[in-house]
Amino acid sequence: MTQREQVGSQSGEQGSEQFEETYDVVVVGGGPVGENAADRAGRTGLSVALVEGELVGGECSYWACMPSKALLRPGAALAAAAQVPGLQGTLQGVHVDADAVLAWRDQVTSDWDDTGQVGWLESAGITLVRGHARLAGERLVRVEAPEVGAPSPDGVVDDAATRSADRARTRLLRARRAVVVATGSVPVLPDVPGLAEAAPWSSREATGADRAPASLVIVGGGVVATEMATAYADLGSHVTLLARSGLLSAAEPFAGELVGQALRDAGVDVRLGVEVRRVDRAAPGEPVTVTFAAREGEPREEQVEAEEILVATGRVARTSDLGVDAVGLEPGQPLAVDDTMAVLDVAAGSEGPWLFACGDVTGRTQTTHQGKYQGRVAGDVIAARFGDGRDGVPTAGETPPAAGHEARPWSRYAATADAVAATQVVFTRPQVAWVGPTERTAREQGLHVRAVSYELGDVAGATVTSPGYAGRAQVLVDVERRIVVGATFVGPDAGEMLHAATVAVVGQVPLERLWHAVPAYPTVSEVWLRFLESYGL
Ligand SMILES: Cc1cc2nc3c(=O)[nH]c(=O)nc-3n(C[C@H](O)[C@H](O)[C@H](O)COP(=O)(O)OP(=O)(O)OC[C@H]3O[C@@H](n4cnc5c(N)ncnc54)[C@H](O)[C@@H]3O)c2cc1C
Ligand SMILES: NC(=O)c1ccc[n+]([C@@H]2O[C@H](COP(=O)([O-])OP(=O)(O)OC[C@H]3O[C@@H](n4cnc5c(N)ncnc54)[C@H](O)[C@@H]3O)[C@@H](O)[C@H]2O)c1
Repeated sequence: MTQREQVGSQSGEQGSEQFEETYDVVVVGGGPVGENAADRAGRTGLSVALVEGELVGGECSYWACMPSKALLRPGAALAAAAQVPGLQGTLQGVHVDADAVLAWRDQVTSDWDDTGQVGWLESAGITLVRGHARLAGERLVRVEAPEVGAPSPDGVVDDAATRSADRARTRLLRARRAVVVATGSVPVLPDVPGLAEAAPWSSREATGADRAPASLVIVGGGVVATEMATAYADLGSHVTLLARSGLLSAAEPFAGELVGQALRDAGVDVRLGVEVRRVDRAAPGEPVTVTFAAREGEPREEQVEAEEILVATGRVARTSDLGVDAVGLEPGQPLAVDDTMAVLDVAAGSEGPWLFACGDVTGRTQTTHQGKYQGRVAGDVIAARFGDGRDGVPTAGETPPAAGHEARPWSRYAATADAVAATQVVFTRPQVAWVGPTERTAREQGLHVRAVSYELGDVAGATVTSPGYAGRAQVLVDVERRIVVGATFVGPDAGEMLHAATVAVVGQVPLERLWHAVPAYPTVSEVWLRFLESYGL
């Protein structure tokens, strides 16, 4: 494969409306997932173009994971320090300063400037195409790029030139081998009268705010709602949280209960099981009034007034303006995939599946790490199937499944962990971390499990961490196979305890062997010994 072919061939004229280029692989969406897929796909000599409509780095870098964790960290650090004996005196006067936290958040998001990420793409040999992409047929992607033109014939994008008006406005990208969709997800706005007109915050406004409102009402009881309730309470807002069920319903019930209690202790007005009926805001800048009932069907209504309202009621795959109908798929729906991340229900080309999807857009999981894992799988499948098998490239070791065949579970070409060992960490206080199914979902899947729980505060490591250390952990043991199939940790820095459990679940380590994984004394990880003892070992 020549260098020239790697950077793509082009046809078209300056001033024409359409400019056509060819790459081996076109990745749509430059979030963390698309970046990983592009990187892996390019490792065996394939030319890769990545199309991004906003900022390279995606939601995660600028309006999700990174800014939200920046907002949460100062309060967490202060709370941890405040619980350690001997420090109270020195902490007098130390408080979370909203302006300083927001400035730190700006730093973490690089002031919403993606220059650094673009530099990484360039270093990885990936061609960036800016604009909004839509599928236009088999292995064909049309990019609307009103401000941005095409790269020069040697593949170099000249920013000054690309902004000139005589450059092509539409670029047609032809993929010789594969297209990967990694367009992420968008928030859902429930159909509540007056809500849309009240200009509610989504997670974008919540993570990108330039000041903390005096009061904030949050609708939702999931991950965004609980994390942002924690962050804004830290920043000094009076927070009311309206959840239609319990909190964090994707986790074990005890996790939501512990987080709910902690939010209340932090001054958040937590209302569970409520039905939001109406939202009113007289004019921009005026307070918002939310009318709700204590439960569904309850005639008596209550009201809460706040400066801002955040809606955190879930996210859906971003496929409504992606041209998926051009390949026979339904707009607005997630792109269902097999374990090689090939999109189902799309006619295969002469070389087998050509359309792949990974990350939030698949509807499988909605976390960055799990999406990046899927991106690595998709990229490796493409690189191994279509690349030149360059020596030393990790994908060269194993052959991907033939087109139309299932991937062998746990092979590097199968995202097996999505179904059995997906992980999540919620950065509330206490943190909530889990791997695999909950007890309820495990039973629904037909697994014969026994749950073993332990109070983390009873472990010696917790005592020396801080006397107020509280939390609970639970493992799910498959009693037939005698392996751990799931685990949940709720407590300070619980996220850092998760990976040991993930290794045990993915490795399907028998309990008898786990017995020999001796946790160091006095760490909170000694809870693993307590689990095994409680199970009867
Ligand atoms: C507030 C919040 C906090 C979160 N915190 C965490 C966390 O701590 N840890 C964690 O693991 N997960 C977290 N998540 C989830 C995480 O953000 C997502 O799972 C992750 O961003 C998904 O990555 P992605 O690449 O699939 O999509 P995205 O990050 O959304 O990236 C998709 C990219 O595609 C681009 N795009 C979309 N359509 C087109 C198109 N037609 N043409 C061109 N470009 C297009 C978008 O502009 C975007 O840049 C959080 C989510 C939220 C909302
Ligand atoms: N730390 C992390 O990993 C992290 C942090 C934030 C977000 N995320 C991801 O972002 C995704 C979106 O987060 P989210 O909190 O918006 O979704 P979610 O699925 O976690 O929670 C949605 C909440 O909204 C409620 N809800 C849904 N429809 C409603 C309606 N019509 N009226 C009232 N309540 C309604 C649900 O009962 C639930 O409590 C999650 O899947 C999560 O994985 C991850």
